[in-house]
Formats: sequence, C-alpha cells, structure tokens
Amino acid sequence: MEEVMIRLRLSQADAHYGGDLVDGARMLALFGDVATELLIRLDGDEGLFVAYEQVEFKAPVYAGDYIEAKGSITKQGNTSRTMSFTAHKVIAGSRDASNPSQATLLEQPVLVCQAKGTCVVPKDKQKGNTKS
Ligand SMILES: C[C@H](N)CC(=O)SCCNC(=O)CCNC(=O)[C@H](O)C(C)(C)COP(=O)(O)OP(=O)(O)OC[C@H]1O[C@@H](n2cnc3c(N)ncnc32)[C@H](O)[C@@H]1OP(=O)(O)O
Repeated sequence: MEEVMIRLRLSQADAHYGGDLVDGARMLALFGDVATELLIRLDGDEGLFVAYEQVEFKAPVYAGDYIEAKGSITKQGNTSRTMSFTAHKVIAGSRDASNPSQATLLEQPVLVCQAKGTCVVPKDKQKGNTKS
C-alpha cells in the first residue's frame, strides 16, 4: 500500500506544557494531514475522519524536535478507508537551557505516537464517481 509522509520541526509555538512539552493532539493533527493526502491520492477528495480506533503516545515530543508522520491505507470499504499511522522523532532539539542551539540527529528514530483510524469519502465524491 502507498505510504505518505509529512516531516516537520516543532517550534516554540507548538510547546504547550511545562518543559516545552508538545500536546499529544499535535500528532493527531499531523495524522489528519497524512490521511487527507492519502484520500486525495486515492479518491481525489479530502474526506472526513470518522474515528480513531487506537491512539498510543509512546514517547514525549518537545519544541525543537523533528517529526516524521507516516500513514497508509490498510483497508478499503464502500465509503470507509481504514489507515494506520506512525510518528517518529528523527532529530531531538536541545533539552539543555545552557546550550539551546545543540541538537541530536537520532541514529534510530524514536516512535513517539501510533494510531489506527478510519476516514469516509462518500460514493459521489470518490474519483470517477463525480457527475460533473
Ligand atoms: C481527513 C479529513 N480531511 C480531515 C478531518 O479530520 S475532518 C475533521 C473531523 N471529522 C469530521 O468533522 C467528520 C464528522 N463526521 C461526519 O460528518 C460523519 O460522521 C461522516 C460523513 C464521517 C460519516 O457519516 P455517514 O456516512 O453517515 O456514516 P455511516 O454511513 O454510518 O458510515 C460510513 C462508513 O464509515 C464506517 N464507520 C462509521 N463509523 C465508524 C467507526 N466509528 N469506526 C470505523 N468505521 C466507521 C461505516 O462502517 C461505513 O463504512 P463503509 O461505507 O461500509 O465502508
């Protein structure tokens, strides 16, 4: 199955809790964008997220970290598209206030979040089914 990936750096604006910790919902926002691209590629429509079946936050994410969010469609129903997602930290920003510009390229990316979810694209919006 085709895989889609979004890679971005989390900034100070993403820090939400003490110690520059990023809200877990930020990872779900990334998964939503990954899902949207998967649906555009398959159906030519952005679709709608109907449910997350499973979300696990496996490691903390901080401002300054670089994240790769990936997803693929695992099952195609009539209108539903079931997907699985992962987010890995590939660069860790500084956690040392005395050396804030230091950063570490991680030899092994760290799994920070994983989820399964389902999106819906109504039949009349699926590629090839539009009447116009
Ligand atoms: C990815 C997006 N581009 C970005 C977003 O995240 S959108 C923002 C968040 N989502 C929304 O605002 C959507 C709000 N929900 C809706 O508008 C509707 O619920 C819906 C349009 C998404 C679905 O409505 P409807 O078509 O009436 O639903 P159903 O006919 O009941 O089901 C359609 C298919 O979806 C499957 N399904 C329904 N509920 C679940 C569930 N909890 N878990 C897994 N799958 C579910 C259902 O089985 C149908 O599948 P098939 O058509 O048989 O394949």
